[in-house]
Parts: sequence; structure tokens; C-alpha cells
Amino acid sequence: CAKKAKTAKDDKNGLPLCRMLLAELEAHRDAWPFLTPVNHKAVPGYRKVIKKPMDFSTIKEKLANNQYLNLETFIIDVNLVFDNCEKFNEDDSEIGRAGHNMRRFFDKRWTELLQ
Ligand SMILES: Cc1nnc(-c2cnn(C)c2N)n1CCCn1ccnc1
Repeated sequence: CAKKAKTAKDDKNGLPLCRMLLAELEAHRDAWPFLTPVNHKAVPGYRKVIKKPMDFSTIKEKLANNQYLNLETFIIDVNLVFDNCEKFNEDDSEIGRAGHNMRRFFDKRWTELLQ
């Protein structure tokens, strides 16, 4: 059979790495906009504009329910949080800046951990 890849992306360490990365995201000072789902009833336009809502609590739930195949599928959902934020918020706004800061932090951490 194909030789098992030895990077964290593919081997059995993928999921504990996801849990560690998510804990760091949740602990970040700029995480506050992303901790729970956007209340689309209270935010006009959100449901229409953002086709695939995502937030850190939903990612946590999906991790707990083993819904991520590997680090790759986890990274896709984390990036969805930040892409939704960029789509709905001005770069020069509290939430927009928080999104850029969190994306920068996440990109740095997972690439560090994969080296
Ligand atoms: C994430 C995210 N992206 N946009 C919003 C949002 C919520 N209300 N408004 C006017 C937005 N642009 N959010 C959620 C921010 C969640 N939040 C707001 C205050 N405390 C948490």
C-alpha cells in the first residue's frame, strides 16, 4: 500500500493538532467576534450574504463529533470564518481588523507546527 505520509497533515497527530490550534484561536484577544455563530436574526443581511456561516464553537463541535477528516478539512473551516468576516466587514472596522489579525495568527501557527 502507499507509504503513509509522515507530515502532521496526514498522520494520526492531525486531530490533536487541530484541538491545540483551536484552543489557541479561542484564547486570542481578537477572537471575540468569532467565538459563537453570528446571530443572523439580529444582523440584517448576514444570512443572505454569507452562504456558509462558521465560527469557533461550531468548529469545536465538529471536532468533538469527529467530522474533520484531517488537518486540511479543519483548516478549510477556519479559513471560512475569516473569509466570511472579510466579505461582511470593512477592513477598517473593529471586526474586520480582528479577522485579519486572527487569520495572520492562524497562518503563522499552523505553518510553524507543520515544519
Ligand atoms: C463574525 C462577525 N462578522 N460580522 C459580525 C457582525 C455582527 N454584528 N454586526 C453588525 C456585524 N458586522 N460578526 C459577529 C460579531 C459578534 N459580536 C459582535 C459583538 N460581540 C460579538
